[in-house]
Amino acid sequence: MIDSIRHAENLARTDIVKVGKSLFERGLTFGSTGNISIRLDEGGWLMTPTNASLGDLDPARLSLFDSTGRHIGGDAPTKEGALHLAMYSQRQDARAVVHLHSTHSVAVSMLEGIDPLDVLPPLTAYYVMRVGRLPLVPYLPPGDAELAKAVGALSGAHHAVLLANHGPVVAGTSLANAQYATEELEETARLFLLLGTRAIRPLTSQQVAVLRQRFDPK
Ligand SMILES: O=C(O)[C@@H](O)C(=O)COP(=O)(O)O
Ligand SMILES: [Zn+2]
Repeated sequence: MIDSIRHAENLARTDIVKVGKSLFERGLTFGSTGNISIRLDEGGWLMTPTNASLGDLDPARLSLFDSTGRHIGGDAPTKEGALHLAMYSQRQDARAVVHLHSTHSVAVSMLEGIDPLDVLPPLTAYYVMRVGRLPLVPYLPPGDAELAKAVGALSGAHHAVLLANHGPVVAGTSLANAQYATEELEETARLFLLLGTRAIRPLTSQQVAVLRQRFDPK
């Protein structure tokens, strides 16, 4: 029993390191920005340490939390630990949360005149399938308890949110799903900026409704 718990935790450690490296090496976050967490099947969480590069994580030094949200092992956790926990508290099916400083998503988060209830238009089916509606969280400093609260308040209805002048936070039913949704968000933000002032023909609300019926974007 204990062996299988340890085995599951070790797999989660390996997954975080692998995904962090992949995201970092493809330029989806920079320096020591971004953080990743996984909810462990047996209770508790693993999170990336604060000030660590996602490109160079040490599986043995990941921050370990118990099921009450207390830091019990590894390096000092990401300053966004409370934000991750706020998202999990509202989404029982969430197994992972990814936060990045992906450039195009951050750029969109600073645009004047975007709809704070749904930042990006439904440009492609895959965006609707993976991300869905994306609300903007008003700017608050990184690590601020109020930022965690604001994210928690939106998380029941949204698995993906965009922090103003900061970056995306995405929960998934697996780390792979959270990763894919974050990547899709970034590519859609890039497309949106690429289209610029051209007249856009996004999917119609009827087309979006069909996708929402068929695919649950989590
Ligand atoms: O933007 C920030 O400072 C954090 O949200 C972040 O991305 C990296 O912080 P740590 O995870 O505490 O290194
Ligand atoms: Zn950040």
